[in-house]
Amino acid sequence: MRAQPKASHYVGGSYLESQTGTPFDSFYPATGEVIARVHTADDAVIEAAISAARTGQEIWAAMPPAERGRILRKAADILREKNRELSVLETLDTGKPLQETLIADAASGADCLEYYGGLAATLTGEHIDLGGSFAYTKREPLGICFGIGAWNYPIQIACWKAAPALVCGNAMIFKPSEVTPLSALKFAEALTEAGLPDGVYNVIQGFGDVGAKMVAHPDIAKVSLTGSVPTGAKVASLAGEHLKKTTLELGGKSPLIIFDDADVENAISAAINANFYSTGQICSNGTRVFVHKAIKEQFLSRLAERTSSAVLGDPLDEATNIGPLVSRQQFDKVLSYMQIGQDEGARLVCGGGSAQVDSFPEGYFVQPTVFADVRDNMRIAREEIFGPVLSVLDFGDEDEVVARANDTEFGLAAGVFTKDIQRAHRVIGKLEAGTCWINTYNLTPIEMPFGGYKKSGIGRENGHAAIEYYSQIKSIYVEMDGVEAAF
Ligand SMILES: NC(=O)C1=CN([C@@H]2O[C@H](COP(=O)(O)OP(=O)(O)OC[C@H]3O[C@@H](n4cnc5c(N)ncnc54)[C@H](O)[C@@H]3O)[C@@H](O)[C@H]2O)C=CC1
Repeated sequence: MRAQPKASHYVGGSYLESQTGTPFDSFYPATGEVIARVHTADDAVIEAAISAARTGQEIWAAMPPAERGRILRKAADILREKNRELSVLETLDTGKPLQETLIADAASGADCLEYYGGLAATLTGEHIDLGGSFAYTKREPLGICFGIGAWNYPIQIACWKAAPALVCGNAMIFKPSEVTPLSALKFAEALTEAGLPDGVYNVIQGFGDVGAKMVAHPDIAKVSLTGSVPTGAKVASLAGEHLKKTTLELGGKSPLIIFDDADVENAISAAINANFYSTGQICSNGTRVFVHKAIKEQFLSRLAERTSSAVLGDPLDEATNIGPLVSRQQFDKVLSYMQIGQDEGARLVCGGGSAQVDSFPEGYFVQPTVFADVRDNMRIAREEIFGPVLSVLDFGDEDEVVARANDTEFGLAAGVFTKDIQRAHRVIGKLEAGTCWINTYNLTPIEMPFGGYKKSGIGRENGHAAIEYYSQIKSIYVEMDGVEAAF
């Protein structure tokens, strides 16, 4: 098997195999070929990970923050040195084209480790003058954090959770998605190579039941999930029962609003990035593209022309723009939405079904698809598809489009295209979304907090904001005088 890891789990600084875990396979989505077989974590693996994390966390939290930062920055360097190898692995596990994984996956993980590595020595408390007596605060770790990953950006998600958790002095146990179990193990290896004490970062495999067991485990202080809204609700409810701190990065149905004064060519580029990158499997995608009536037909014909030049094909060929969907299940789901859109009466501008790619007859390829004349109440405009399906809705008035853009249970992201600077800020100010773009879309630099309003999430990843979700403040009052008592 092309990508078989040394063992299923990574615990206490080395690989570990479960004795009784259930085996499951990882597939290359372009061919359906099994590339690795791993086992779910059994109770012995879970307890070994908890015990290793407990020991590792004590050592790690006692290290000077600057030293912790150096280790994270070293891990960033290792990810960069191994970027090609990691990108090929990510392409095999996800089907995303190498063209993308070379720049957006381990590379984004390295940026994240470098960013938090740089912050390490700056995470201080404050001094509070009480007039003689005083108080000070310390920022302390939470303990053992449990990360749960989705399948669309496996190593990136692993790094986005680990870097802020670790810089605050926590240990982490990470469970990748069962669909993409491989790259988190390589990330764990890189951390060990960088000098991370054993047990500070552990990877265990499994499905939702392993996730739920960990969420309820008394030694887990915090849970951070990237996944769908239904899973988020389950994790939040279980975490709530056990009063665990929780960060949730969930799904979306985000609006991208294009006014008639926009630079149309740039707006089309943004709409492409907002819908077809990673074969549409991105949580922040701007899948409801509101285009002003005055430019709608011009926008659609040029969008269709540019979409027809997309190269679908071998994900390992760097000329390929669009790879297969991640799994048969996702393939069936996306095809069903392409049919639903047509049944609901949306106008199919291009695409609309599966795609045949030479040499990959078994691959989960679908055509990048554009629907026009989409109405707000259609399912393709309300439900997260997680595939390359772009819906164009037209509008004429600013207040109207803002109200329609906000008419969703989600609130992950939003974008506005206009040359009118006041309108841009006015509209963004009214949009109910946690991550917004003006005159671009889907750029997520580590410096910028990322997360959702409404049902799209709780908490933030990245930026200084993430520190708040992986640390706790201890306040200490220091008495400089005597103690008065009533009797
Ligand atoms: N907001 C964000 O940052 C992002 C959100 N996503 C969202 O992720 C979804 C796609 O990813 P999927 O892997 O299909 O999501 P999913 O919700 O099916 O699974 C996510 C993870 O949760 C685990 N899980 C499932 N049930 C669980 C339970 N009861 N307790 C604990 N863990 C459980 C799974 O094993 C997996 O590791 C989309 O909805 C997408 O929008 C994806 C990427 C980024």
